[in-house]
Amino acid sequence: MSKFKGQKGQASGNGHWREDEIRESKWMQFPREVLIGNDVLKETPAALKKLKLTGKTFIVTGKNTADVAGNGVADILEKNGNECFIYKSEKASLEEVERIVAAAKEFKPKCFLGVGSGRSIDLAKLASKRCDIPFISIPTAASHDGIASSRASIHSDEKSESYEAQAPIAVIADTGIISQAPFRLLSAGCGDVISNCTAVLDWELASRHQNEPFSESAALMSKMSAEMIMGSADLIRPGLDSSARMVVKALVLSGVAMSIAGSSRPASGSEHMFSHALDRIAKKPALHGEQCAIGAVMMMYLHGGDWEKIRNALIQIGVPTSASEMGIKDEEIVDALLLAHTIRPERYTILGTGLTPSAAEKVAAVTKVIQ
Ligand SMILES: NC(=O)C1=CN([C@@H]2O[C@H](COP(=O)(O)OP(=O)(O)OC[C@H]3O[C@@H](n4cnc5c(N)ncnc54)[C@H](OP(=O)(O)O)[C@@H]3O)[C@@H](O)[C@H]2O)C=CC1
Ligand SMILES: O=C(CO)COP(=O)(O)O
Ligand SMILES: [Zn+2]
Repeated sequence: MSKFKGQKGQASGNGHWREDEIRESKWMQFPREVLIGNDVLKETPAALKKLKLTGKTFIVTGKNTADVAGNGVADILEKNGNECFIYKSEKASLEEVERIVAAAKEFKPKCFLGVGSGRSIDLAKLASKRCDIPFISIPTAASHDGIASSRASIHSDEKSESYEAQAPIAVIADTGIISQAPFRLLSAGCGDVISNCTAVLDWELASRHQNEPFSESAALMSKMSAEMIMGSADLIRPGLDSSARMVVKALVLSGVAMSIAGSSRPASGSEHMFSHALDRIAKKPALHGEQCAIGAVMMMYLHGGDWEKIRNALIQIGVPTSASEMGIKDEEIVDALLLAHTIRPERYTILGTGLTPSAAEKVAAVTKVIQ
């Protein structure tokens, strides 16, 4: 008998399960307002007014991003009659979420703003869900596809979890700020989206081998966001407003795919498990999107697909494609490949029950990730 009880076993034309049967929750959440453009940060008070959220605002930001935008947005809001509480986050953990929730309970905000990197946005997303109030995503870099998703990722040395949180009610992506962020962050965002290629292949595999529920529309959106970036790789350049805009749009699309699926499945497969393993193993991990991109090159090789196409697109954009370019030791790559299948054993991928040491060395060497 199928382990998916309420699934009636109807398959769509190409053999995948009908997508309306996959979610535990009936709710799909998407942003209501998405503002992308140069200087849109100053529209924040107007956005709050439109959303009837004027009043007290709780801002989760980071050490660097407070100066980039966190303090600035607080100034703009205060000049427009709002009262702000600024919380500088340090590490994404459930304990940090608790601390934010405790501070927010005292302050009693009308909404949360996540202003900064993936970490600050994920923390604001989870804390706002816990407080049951809306949250607005204000990325200072296009480095990850969590800017519009309803998921929040928390990783530790013991566990890597993707939590159901809530989608931002609005995304305010100021391309003036994002295009001036270190280019490495933008290129990492490209890597995170390009890695959807293998995430979707893993999901299809799990659907075929394990009858795992699959959403055609989420998979298509996820693949489309990867193709948008790979097809425009030559246009993604440092300091350009147009590049920032293009990458933000792809990240939003990828985040919406996760919200449709009700899980991070469309954007996180074996290549993300490799990245999470590397976070635990490497002395000095690289950026999330960079690690996922290199993971995608290797996982595409294991899938028997066109890994060189991914590698070439990454090179064209300027995303690292080797361990040494990421500042990671070759042995750490091989160890992460060997650990990857244990990261989320319930998520079936091309890694199956794991690689042998010689297979791990081979995939990393053939794909030129290690020397
Ligand atoms: N929820 C979801 O669906 C997803 C979540 N994620 C999560 O997001 C995280 C990765 O996000 P990512 O942003 O790559 O990495 P980090 O959150 O680690 O941020 C990277 C660094 O960039 C800095 N930074 C951000 N913007 C600027 C800027 N404009 N100028 C200078 N420095 C800047 C940050 O500063 P500061 O110290 O101020 O923060 C931080 O030090 C991971 O934890 C990952 O799991 C990734 C994809 C999807
Ligand atoms: O990083 C993500 C998608 O890009 C989220 O995936 P995880 O569920 O692996 O944290
Ligand atoms: Zn990711």
